[in-house]
Amino acid sequence: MPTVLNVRDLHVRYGRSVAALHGVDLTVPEDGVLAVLGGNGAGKSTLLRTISGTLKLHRGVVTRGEVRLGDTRIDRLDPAAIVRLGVVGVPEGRQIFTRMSVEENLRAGGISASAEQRVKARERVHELFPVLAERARQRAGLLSGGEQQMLAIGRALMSAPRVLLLDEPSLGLAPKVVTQISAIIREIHAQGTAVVLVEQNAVMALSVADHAAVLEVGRVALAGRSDELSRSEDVRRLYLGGHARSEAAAEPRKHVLSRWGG
Ligand SMILES: Nc1ncnc2c1ncn2[C@@H]1O[C@H](COP(=O)(O)OP(=O)(O)OP(=O)(O)O)[C@@H](O)[C@H]1O
Repeated sequence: MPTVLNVRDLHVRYGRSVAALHGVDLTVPEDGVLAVLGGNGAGKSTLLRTISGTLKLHRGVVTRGEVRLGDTRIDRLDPAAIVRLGVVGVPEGRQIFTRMSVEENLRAGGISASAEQRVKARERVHELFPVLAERARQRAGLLSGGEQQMLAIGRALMSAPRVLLLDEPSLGLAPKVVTQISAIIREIHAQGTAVVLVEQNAVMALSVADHAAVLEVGRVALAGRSDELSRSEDVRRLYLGGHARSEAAAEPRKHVLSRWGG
């Protein structure tokens, strides 16, 4: 399977006392969706910060391991250089420019792209999110929560990324809107952009993603294909709020799940 992003043996600390990641291995398939699940404090945001180069802003450091985009090592690059290489994040809480118009927000996302890329990217964004074309001149702060999430994703797409990092896109949204966002993530992936989807909403994430990894206290506890993980007793009990079906529980774990790279 061709891969676009590789995280190898990643160790991250905040200051002396907090070891947030201890030896994380992950592979993001080219034009696939990888979901990263885990409870509070598992290290999901730390992983995204490391990939996007924003870890330093949070006083975090990589103490071991590496992140590669293709052959290029990116874990020592600054955030702007990583965006230029095609890895773009949509942070938790969206962080759109609420006083600027929808169109101005999109334009800000396309600053590092060429004029030709920007035209294509705007067309793509307007096709994916017709509401952003309809509301182009409206102040972004007046959009609903779901529309603001769409704007945040649209803004990230304006730089025509190879990899899109989404931090909890379903947070605080109504189920109907979550379904819409899920369909759009599938479509973005179908158009050839790899997606890393960090979520506490495991039901949504596993329905959207091809592969998934579960982080637990800074380590990858489980990883595999999403359909297999959805059937795993541990995942169902801990993250899907249910119990495994008896036949799934009876299967030997190694057939259902594989440790990443193991
Ligand atoms: N800036 C920081 N300084 C110190 N410790 C931090 C910092 N950010 C995160 N941590 C700690 O690192 C660990 C991993 O946190 P992280 O935010 O990556 O987890 P998370 O899975 O994203 O959780 P959540 O879903 O609650 O955001 C936690 O123990 C957290 O308290």
